[in-house]
Amino acid sequence: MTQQQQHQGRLAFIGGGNMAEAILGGLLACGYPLSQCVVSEPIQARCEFLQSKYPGLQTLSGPDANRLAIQGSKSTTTTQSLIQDGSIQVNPTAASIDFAPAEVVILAVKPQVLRSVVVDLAPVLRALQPLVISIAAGIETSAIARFMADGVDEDAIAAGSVKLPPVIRVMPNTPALVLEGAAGMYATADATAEHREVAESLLAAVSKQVSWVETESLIDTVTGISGSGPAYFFLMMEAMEEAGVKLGMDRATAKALTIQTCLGAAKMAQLSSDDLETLRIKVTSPQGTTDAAIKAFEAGGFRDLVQKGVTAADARSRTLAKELGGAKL
Ligand SMILES: O=C(O)[C@@H]1CCC=N1
Repeated sequence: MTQQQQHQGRLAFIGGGNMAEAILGGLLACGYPLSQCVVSEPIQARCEFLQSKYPGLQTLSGPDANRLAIQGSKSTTTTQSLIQDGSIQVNPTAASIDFAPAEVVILAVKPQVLRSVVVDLAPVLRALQPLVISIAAGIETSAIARFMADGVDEDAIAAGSVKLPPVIRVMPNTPALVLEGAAGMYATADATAEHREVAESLLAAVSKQVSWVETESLIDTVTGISGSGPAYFFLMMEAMEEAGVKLGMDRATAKALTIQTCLGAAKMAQLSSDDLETLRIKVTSPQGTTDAAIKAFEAGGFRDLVQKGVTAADARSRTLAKELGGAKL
């Protein structure tokens, strides 16, 4: 998506951890206006870090911070008194604490606290109807909807007299930190084409690959492939580095050769019209060195092991959904 098409509305990050920082940093690098972003983050030191990295960024901390980040705030006496009584701590170097309500809310808190955070925000989310984007692993959109419906009669929601905001669930990955992310996205039926475009433009700022899935359970599989995937490649690289060291190479050289090989292989796979198997076969001369290595990997059940790993992550994502999104609040 081009920069012209990029959504530039008010954006509230609920949680200012690594993934929020990656998305925020990518958006700012793409020209997203800093003044349109606010980050609510309970750890004051983390706020200070974000403020020093992105001078002028408005961060909010304290018991009322999440609500204010979404609802917006004016430099009114009420806001001043909230600041004075410690209900919010603001970035003192930001231009002002005047900001409009959020059009998009990015839920970037740990899955374990998502329920209490959303239940707490339910009235303001229902009143303002922002697009809600969740990047929490393993929490289903139906659970988020239930959290947002907290305190409301189910019949009122079924009858349409109380509306819940649209939710888009995203599974990004940590290479977003270096603008090389891969993200899977799922939109509920009440998300419009425009909502999808907005979410996609935000994620595309830090992800080279953004894939929509049509059934939500495939987000668990996205988690198994690209969400957790960077760790699989790090593990493979650790093992290759170690193998080099055991064969007498110094660690720094083994590491550098391993990393560039990983990067080069990924780039070839991306740029080539060959499929992955053909690319592998092209490196593998009959009875040659690669052949010897691949035979050793296959004999050790490499493919089966990878299948088991991806399946375990996929299954854990589904279990998390049951543990953290359960019916009872
Ligand atoms: O390990 C986790 O739970 C998260 C989800 C995907 C990557 N990290």
